Amino acid sequence: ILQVWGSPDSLHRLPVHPLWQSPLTIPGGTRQSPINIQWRDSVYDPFLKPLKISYDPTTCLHIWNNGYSFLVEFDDSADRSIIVGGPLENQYRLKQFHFHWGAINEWGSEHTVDSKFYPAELHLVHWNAVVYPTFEEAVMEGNGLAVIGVFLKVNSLSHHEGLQTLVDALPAVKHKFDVFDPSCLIPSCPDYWTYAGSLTTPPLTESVTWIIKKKPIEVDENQLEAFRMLLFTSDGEEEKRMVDNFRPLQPLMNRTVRSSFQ
Ligand SMILES: NS(=O)(=O)c1ccc(S(=O)(=O)c2ccccc2)s1
Ligand SMILES: [Zn+2]
Repeated sequence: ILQVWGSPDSLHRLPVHPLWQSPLTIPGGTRQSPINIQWRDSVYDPFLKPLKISYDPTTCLHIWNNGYSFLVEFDDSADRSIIVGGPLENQYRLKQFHFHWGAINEWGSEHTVDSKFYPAELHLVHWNAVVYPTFEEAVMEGNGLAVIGVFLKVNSLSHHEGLQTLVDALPAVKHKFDVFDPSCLIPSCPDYWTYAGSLTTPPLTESVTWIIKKKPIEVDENQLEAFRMLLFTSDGEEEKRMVDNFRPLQPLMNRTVRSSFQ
């Protein structure tokens, strides 16, 4: 059943968040993100390998609010939490994960599928430590980063246990974790789309191999509401709720989205 997301008028009320009002297109950019993934235009590539994910939960450091989103950072000083395979030539080290979400469930994801928004999207950010000595250098190179994108879907009957650990930490935000295994946030279904893109926040560098999981994870309304309680602003400033922290869709230009599934 084609789930229609968002009545037309609610989509017309799509926010243009001040964060993005400035012309944040990269002059001469040819591989910007996010994009709409038109399912029927994606090309099945039988040579794509399964993505192999091996995370060590003890590499988890802390959760914090960086003014764009909240992120959980990992110790990336060794090859302890890595991904390999999929469209990737090398193995990539997990650096951090974060989310993008909307003020209401009609929108919030950065990527769309057949022009449909999800209420939120998780990004797990990895860098190519095989080829580049530092993360900062990898950020500037075409094969420097690999980001796994996972859509979040609201289902009031499905409370996501793993996500709740993060939600419980949000009020404190500056929160130390003992262990957290982010693979619990990734759907077991192996199907994904992949394309060459960019960071979706400054510096917007065209250094990301995007791996977008086809299946969303399901979370309950209260868990998403907890995201919307966060603030863009710091103490003493006039409070601005942290919502709609997603970049507008970018032109596909001369790119093909490949799928790992038929
Ligand atoms: N939304 S996204 O996944 O595309 C993304 C934006 C920024 C990053 S970063 O943390 O790698 C980073 C990179 C350079 C400077 C600061 C942070 S990842
Ligand atoms: Zn992101």
